Amino acid sequence: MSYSSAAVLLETVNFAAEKHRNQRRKDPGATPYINHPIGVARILSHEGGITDLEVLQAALLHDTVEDTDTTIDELECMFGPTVARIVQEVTDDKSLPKEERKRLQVEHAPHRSHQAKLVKLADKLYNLRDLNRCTPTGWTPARVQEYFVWASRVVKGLRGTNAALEEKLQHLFMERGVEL
Ligand SMILES: Nc1nc2c(ncn2[C@@H]2O[C@H](COP(=O)(O)OP(=O)(O)O)[C@@H](OP(=O)(O)OP(=O)(O)O)[C@H]2O)c(=O)[nH]1
Ligand SMILES: [Mn+2]
Repeated sequence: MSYSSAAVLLETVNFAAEKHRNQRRKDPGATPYINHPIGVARILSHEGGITDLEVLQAALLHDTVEDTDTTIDELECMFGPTVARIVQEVTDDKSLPKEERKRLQVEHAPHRSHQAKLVKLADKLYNLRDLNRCTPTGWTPARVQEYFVWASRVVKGLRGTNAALEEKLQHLFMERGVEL
């Protein structure tokens, strides 16, 4: 028996919501963390025109392994090898120092699969818009600007993946005076 796409997406968003249930964003309003993965999936569907179900599922799950007790094996078992592989590709190794993790994102971006690049583009677009909306608690204006500069280096390695998303990112970088 197979499930409808709607049923699969609901199963996926429910799994992500349970995993992120105790997490909040870093904004002063402490927004529930799940707003972020839902927003990333919505950017892909609504703004990127993406209909690939496994990409939308990976977007919903993209921070579960990095930020919760979820394992890649668990995702493979629940959602299959393709979704698990995309999430694996966009997961930073949290055992590494932060600077190294940030450097590796820039280095690895061009070598990611098309599906993983889509999730990365939407993740960056969401986070940059979030930074324009409000500043995370404790972040200085300089740290916000540094995030834009670093994100532009990652996005540079993701080019040629989705014109609509890349145009919107380009506009955000331009507003900050950051060259892509
Ligand atoms: N803009 C913003 N980001 C927030 C907020 N709350 C949590 N975050 C998360 O913080 C991460 C960016 O903050 P950093 O200090 O650079 O990274 P770190 O959490 O890994 O140390 C993003 O992780 P990520 O999604 O894994 O992406 P990435 O930046 O690692 O690529 C983002 O989702 C918020 O209120 N605003
Ligand atoms: Mn994210």
